[in-house]
Amino acid sequence: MKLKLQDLAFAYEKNNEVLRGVTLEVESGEVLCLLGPNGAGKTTLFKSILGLLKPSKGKVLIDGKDVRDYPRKELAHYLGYVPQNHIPPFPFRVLEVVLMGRTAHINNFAVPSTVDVEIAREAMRRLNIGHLENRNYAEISGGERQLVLIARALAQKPGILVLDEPTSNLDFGNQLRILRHIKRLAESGLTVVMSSHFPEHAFYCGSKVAVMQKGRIIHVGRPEEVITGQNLKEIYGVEVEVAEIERKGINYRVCIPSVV
Ligand SMILES: Nc1ncnc2c1ncn2[C@@H]1O[C@H](COP(=O)(O)OP(=O)(O)OP(=O)(O)O)[C@@H](O)[C@H]1O
Repeated sequence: MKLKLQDLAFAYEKNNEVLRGVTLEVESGEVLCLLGPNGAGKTTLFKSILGLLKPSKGKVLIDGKDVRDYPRKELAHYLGYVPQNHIPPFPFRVLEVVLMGRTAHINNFAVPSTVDVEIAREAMRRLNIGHLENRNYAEISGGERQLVLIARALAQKPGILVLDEPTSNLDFGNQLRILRHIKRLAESGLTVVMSSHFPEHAFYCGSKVAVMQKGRIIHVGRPEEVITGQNLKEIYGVEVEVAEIERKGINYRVCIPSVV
């Protein structure tokens, strides 16, 4: 599916725009990695993509149709969302949380079928969290909760997956596993938009990088074009060298921060 943002603007308060002139395109098979300092507007942009916030200007188009013109249930077929952190007020079991991803596929008042349960279990197995199935979602660790939310989005089987800092609570191994997973999902045809505070993540799985600063997209392009020492200094105000190293015939780019 194709996601297109056209000259998007949004303000929580009058005369204080948090998004300004945001124009971006992401195609099926691409991973757009959104970088930007704290408070730049990344979550606000994601909420606008999901139709949760109404832009004061511009449009979000999914396959050419305005996101706000889709009935909510139909939209849930197309758009999966992994929020930054989420604890529901009720003590749901982990399996129940993952099954919420199937809601759009279940008729009103019907209960999940054995097929829905199997899809939810398969999503959990893929993320190595099958053993958490009967645990109380509110009582598992932050990283485990993040994996459950990713499983919920996978169970939904959307065409477009939006992930807000999907690796923020994860240990080193799970970060790499999730990034690898995201890359594979895109290779299987999904359209992926994710935010990260780690520029190197874009080298691992991003086909495109967009940099947001004060609500504007200031750079967009391939990771190796956008993630440069000069740009990282401009975005984060720190000295970083982007080096290329070769291992077993493969070239990697790494960010080397100046910490002295
Ligand atoms: N509900 C709200 N009401 C008013 N202002 C808000 C609201 N939510 C966010 N903001 C403001 O909008 C701006 C953008 O916030 P947003 O959460 O989109 O940034 P972000 O790039 O996702 O930040 P972070 O990397 O820290 O998660 C910030 O200045 C923030 O204080």
